[in-house]
Amino acid sequence: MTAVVHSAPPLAHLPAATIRSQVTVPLRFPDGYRTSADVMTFHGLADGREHLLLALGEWEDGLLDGAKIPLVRLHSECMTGDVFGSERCDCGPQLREAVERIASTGGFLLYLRQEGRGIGLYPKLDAYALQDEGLDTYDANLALGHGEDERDYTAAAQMLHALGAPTVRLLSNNPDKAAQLAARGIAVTEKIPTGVHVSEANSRYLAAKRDRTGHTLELSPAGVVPPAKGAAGRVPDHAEMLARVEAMIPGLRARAEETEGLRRLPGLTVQALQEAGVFGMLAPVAVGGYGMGARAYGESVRVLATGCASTAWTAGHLAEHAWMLARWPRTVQDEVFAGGQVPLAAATSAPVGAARKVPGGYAISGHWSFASGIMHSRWALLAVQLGGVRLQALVPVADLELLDAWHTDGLRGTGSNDLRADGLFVPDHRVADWALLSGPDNPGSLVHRDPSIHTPMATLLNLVAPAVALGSAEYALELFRNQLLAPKERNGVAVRPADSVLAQARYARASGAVATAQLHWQAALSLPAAGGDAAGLSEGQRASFRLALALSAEAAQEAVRLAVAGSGGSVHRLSHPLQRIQRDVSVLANHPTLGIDPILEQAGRGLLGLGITTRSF
Ligand SMILES: Nc1nc2c(ncn2[C@@H]2O[C@H](COP(=O)(O)OP(=O)(O)OP(=O)(O)O)[C@@H](O)[C@H]2O)c(=O)[nH]1
Ligand SMILES: [Zn+2]
Repeated sequence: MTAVVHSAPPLAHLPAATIRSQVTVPLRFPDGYRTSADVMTFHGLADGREHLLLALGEWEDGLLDGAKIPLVRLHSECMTGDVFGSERCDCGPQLREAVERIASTGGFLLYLRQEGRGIGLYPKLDAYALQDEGLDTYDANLALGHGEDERDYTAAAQMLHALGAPTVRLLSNNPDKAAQLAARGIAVTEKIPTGVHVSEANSRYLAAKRDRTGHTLELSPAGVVPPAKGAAGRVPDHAEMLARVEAMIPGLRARAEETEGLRRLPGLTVQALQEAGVFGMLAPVAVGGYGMGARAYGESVRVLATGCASTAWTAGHLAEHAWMLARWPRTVQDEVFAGGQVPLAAATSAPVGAARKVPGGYAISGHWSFASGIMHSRWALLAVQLGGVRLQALVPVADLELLDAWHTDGLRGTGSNDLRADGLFVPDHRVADWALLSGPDNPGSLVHRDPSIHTPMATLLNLVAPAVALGSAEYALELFRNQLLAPKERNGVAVRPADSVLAQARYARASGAVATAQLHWQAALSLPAAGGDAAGLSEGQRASFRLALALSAEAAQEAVRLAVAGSGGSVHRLSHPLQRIQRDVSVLANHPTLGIDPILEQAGRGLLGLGITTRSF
């Protein structure tokens, strides 16, 4: 690579800049995300340009006295990407991501006026024209007589020094940014990669960044998002499916904190799920899925949760919704499964919107909450009421208003935001009777041969929360064990927490709770209700299924509580997975499919032969 060599000014000669002004600016992004920035300007910046520093989150709190290290991003101006949403690069999504991540931990976004990697806007557009003729992003610069990358970060270092922040955690994939800052007296204690925002239009650009300038970008080999079909392009069996999701665990763990910060799944996670065929696991084989049943599905979600609960929850629901789409009449299936892609759809039930019949379709209005997976979906399945009948309406997400409402303490990465519509027209063929779709003889069951097409919708829906709770508890126990066995130094002597009798007893109790959760889970999966054949099930059998799932989740939550209680104060750091698991599991416990009181009531009725009174139980 032909690097432009920037010789760093010797530190003593780095001219001092001073803060010129500071003003608060409330920010609102097109997707509804809001925060507030303290925007600073400077005197004495080396290149004389109008660079900005946006201080975000709780930056006055500990960041400047060295108690905490600020998260910092150097963002180079990109008018096409930042302002107009160009898909040729990843700048717009990176900027949006950076603001939210920095605001959530406290830190600084430096908006540097280095358009086009320092060559300027017109030359960048000329470089785009050359790229359309086959040159990559770096060669195009060279062909125009510029350096590959002409950016100099002296002004950035000056701004950080002026602020009194000589030590930073750097949000970037670009090794040159960290190197230049270090050469200018800014200590980079950690290099944190940004999410990978890949699209069809920017995949070549990202691949060039990875291959030519050593950016830390994990892309699939060709740099493009692969089709939704499984990596091997054939239907895996249960064991292979589990092996595929197990292989994802290290990556999910590494990205769990980032997932929370983003409040949706990172691009890399969506890509990995797609490659493993997770979204199509339940969808029938004829439409490009794997046609799997409750057991493979429940176990896969459980394994994913040993990596990241938000990912397991989102993937579990997206897989289930693709299967729900296969229950619709053929016209809709031809539309949503076109091109062999497994469609991503969010689905919401309560609170229910309203439908009104109009010529050729329905006008629907409502405000729906908890739309898990909506941030990755093209479609939404919405519950609407017409008179006394409950319907499901299939709507392109683009037609809905997306409200940024998912600000929660747990399962943050699921991005379960709200949706709103006001008199939206939905054609007749995209509206169907809920009871018909959710039952065993749904329209899709006339089209597909896969046995799971007959499984009642509620059976699979009821599996997700307990699967995630169990996988989370299993991960928590693993963390607890590692914590107890890791030697610690006390007064110059190495001791292991595990050698304390109390710790041993606590670990035994937590292991017992996980074992209880596992036993109830296995019992639920081997009950006839999990087989998917709703016809002929006794009420006692239905009751046992829901009861076993609820008791499994209850034991899982108890195991997590014990692991947290026994692991000491350090687990409450936001970077520690145990505190996240505890928050995630407590959100799960409040989900309608796990709400223990109504389950105990209905299960009791079923087991006593008094008759179950809740229809979807
Ligand atoms: N010359 C040129 N500049 C480009 C092209 N595509 C994007 N840019 C510019 O590249 C810069 C993007 O910089 P950053 O977002 O800081 O990205 P980076 O250097 O890859 O580093 P990180 O995002 O931190 O990993 C912006 O100034 C864009 O205008 C291109 O094809 N040619
Ligand atoms: Zn850009």
